[in-house]
Amino acid sequence: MLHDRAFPLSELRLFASARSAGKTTETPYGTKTIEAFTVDAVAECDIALLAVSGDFAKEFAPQLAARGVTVIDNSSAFRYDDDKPLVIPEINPDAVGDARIIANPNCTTAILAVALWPLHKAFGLKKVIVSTYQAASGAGAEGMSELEDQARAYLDTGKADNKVFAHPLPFNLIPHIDAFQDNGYTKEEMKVTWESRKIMGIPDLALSCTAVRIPTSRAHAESAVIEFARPVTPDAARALLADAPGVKVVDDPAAKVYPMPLNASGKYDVEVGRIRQNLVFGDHGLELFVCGDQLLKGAALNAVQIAEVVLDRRGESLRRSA
Ligand SMILES: NC(=O)C1=CN([C@@H]2O[C@H](COP(=O)(O)OP(=O)(O)OC[C@H]3O[C@@H](n4cnc5c(N)ncnc54)[C@H](OP(=O)(O)O)[C@@H]3O)[C@@H](O)[C@H]2O)C=CC1
Ligand SMILES: N[C@@H](CC(=O)OP(=O)(O)O)C(=O)O
Repeated sequence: MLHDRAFPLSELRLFASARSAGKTTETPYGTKTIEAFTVDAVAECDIALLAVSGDFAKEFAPQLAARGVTVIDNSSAFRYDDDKPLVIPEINPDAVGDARIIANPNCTTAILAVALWPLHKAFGLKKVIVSTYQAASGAGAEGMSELEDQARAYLDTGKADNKVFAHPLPFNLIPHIDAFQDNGYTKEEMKVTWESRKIMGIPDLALSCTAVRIPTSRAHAESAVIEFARPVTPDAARALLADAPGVKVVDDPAAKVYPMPLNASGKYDVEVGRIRQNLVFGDHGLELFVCGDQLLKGAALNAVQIAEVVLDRRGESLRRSA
């Protein structure tokens, strides 16, 4: 992705745990040997894209920041800290400021918010009710492997085991992602509420989410019912979304064209379709369906876009390696 977007890096270095150190991987910048993560080694870099656990980020991101590295962190460790920006570049790029630790949002939040934002600016979000259809990739490489292995096992034997997910995922769906909270929602569901409010700057946004894991590989889909402060029409919404960055309108139901994981996987843009006047909220209500690649806009793409904002703000090229 860095290469595809012509990110102006002078050197790419890849770090992982000691388990992976010494392995090689092919990249558009040549064959790269994976290095074991150490603060000293990463402190030689200008920008670090961290995608490890929240505990890891809490321990090491501040140490790297203190050594002058700009850290863009994929975990949830810093997202709710008042002094740390939580950024979707299409929405709040200025929040980056001169922060040394910048949080990348939850995947479900990023995919939804990029579609909600242009509508919010025009019509004012009042209430949002979301149901999600989330891919195995949200549980990392292990989750993707478990889905593939257990789908094969299920077809061969009629049985599927589970280790990563709370139940077998093939030919099933699981309305349980992350830990249950005292209010009956899961943490994944509350993240969509908390993070949407912070990123879009709407502290009192009423947003309720039901998050469901389904047996797809890497694209999250979401159905959103929205009440606006001002009247809205599907045509006006379609026209706004057609011009919005990061979004592609895929909405021709008569031709069986709508957002689907099959098409949204591997794409940078979040697909939006099934745009219609919502029957409950009438002329103030819309209903839409979004689908975006969890590994791209839901994670790595957004992180790289944040890095691009960091460079833009500095108005200078990288001083060391990225
Ligand atoms: N923003 C978002 O929407 C998303 C965020 N995430 C978050 O990103 C993070 C990573 O998730 P994901 O990519 O799915 O996880 P994976 O399990 O697929 O990858 C984890 C990576 O971390 C490395 N790692 C683990 N422990 C260490 C260590 N002690 N030192 C150095 N490297 C280590 C692993 O290295 P090795 O290969 O050697 O084991 C591996 O490369 C999590 O915090 C997750 O919650 C994930 C998806 C979306
Ligand atoms: N929880 C998301 C992926 C993820 O890791 O989210 P977060 O970065 O908020 O922990 C999912 O399972 O689909």
